[in-house]
Amino acid sequence: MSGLSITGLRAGHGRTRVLDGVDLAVADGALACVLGPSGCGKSTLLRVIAGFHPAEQGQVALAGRVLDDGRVRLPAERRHIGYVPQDGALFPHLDVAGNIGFGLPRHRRRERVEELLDLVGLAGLDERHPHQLSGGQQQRVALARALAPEPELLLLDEPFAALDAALRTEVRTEVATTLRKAGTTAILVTHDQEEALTFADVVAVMREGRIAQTGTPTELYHQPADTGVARFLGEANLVPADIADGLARTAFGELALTDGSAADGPGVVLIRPRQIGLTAEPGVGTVRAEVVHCHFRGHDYRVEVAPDPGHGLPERLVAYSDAAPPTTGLVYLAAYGTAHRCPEA
Ligand SMILES: Nc1ncnc2c1ncn2[C@@H]1O[C@H](COP(=O)(O)OP(=O)(O)OP(=O)(O)O)[C@@H](O)[C@H]1O
Repeated sequence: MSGLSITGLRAGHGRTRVLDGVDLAVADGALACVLGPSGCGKSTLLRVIAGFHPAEQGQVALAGRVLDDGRVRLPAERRHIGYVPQDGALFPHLDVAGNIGFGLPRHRRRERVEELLDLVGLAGLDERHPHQLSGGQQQRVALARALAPEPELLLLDEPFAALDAALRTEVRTEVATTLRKAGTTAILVTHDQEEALTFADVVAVMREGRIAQTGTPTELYHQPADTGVARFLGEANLVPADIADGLARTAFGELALTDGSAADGPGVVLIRPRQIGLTAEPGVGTVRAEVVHCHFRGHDYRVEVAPDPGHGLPERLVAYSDAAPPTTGLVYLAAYGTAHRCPEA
């Protein structure tokens, strides 16, 4: 089997169990992301894959080769895995070419360094030292250095965390493009949901030492496995509903379900803020609400509302609206699109 395959992985620090049965498969050439709150064990997972930390149980295999099964461990230097740490960790005394070429055989060093400088868009900067580069350029050198020996798998441990917001988006996009061009299988870990959704082909949400759900960014956002994943992926309106015949009967009327075969009965459905519309006048299936907060965010307004009691709705709902809400502070809410049934986490 190609790609990375992790089954039933358990690992920890001393008596503390951090990874408690992690299952994860990353296809050859895919960009994957492990998303989870701080301290959930993301770095520990990467360190086990890289060979810096032992597995206690379970198995980690790459391209069909067992790397660690709790008994047999392949040393890190024989795994063909690249690692980009959070701070890039460049060698300060070496220039860019020296950093990228470090560890490459002498006869192909020069050619490979040039190739990589082109790939990461730093041609001409080979003689600069790390302190003469911006944070984004340093991260690109760290990426080039990790890619230089042509690893079978690249691990990225929150490599964009130290960059400011604008640079982070730019470098992240460039890195994703570079990895796709090189056809490298990669795993990025982050606690930033926007980063995960924009970077990866497949996202694994980690919670309490396990993977709660794996899927494409759109699957995770619109069809989360439970209310915990729903909230972690972005703002979520979780609305009570009666499920029957593939429809959710809510305070907003009937909405089609993402999964038409969902079991009948009472439940909770997810309605994302973009699925809630605000109008000044009542209509069919609208719910009256009071505007509690309204923030202009450039591309839209984030509007927090308190719906009238008596509908069984949560005290607060959130809508993202292209237009500002009416100045009266009273709005009528309508819900659009499909609702997703979400079991409690
Ligand atoms: N060397 C260590 N010794 C003991 N406990 C550790 C060690 N390293 C990490 N831990 C603990 O293991 C747990 C998981 O840490 P880990 O660094 O893997 O989490 P993380 O999800 O990567 O967090 P962050 O996003 O903050 O980097 C945490 O509770 C942490 O305190």
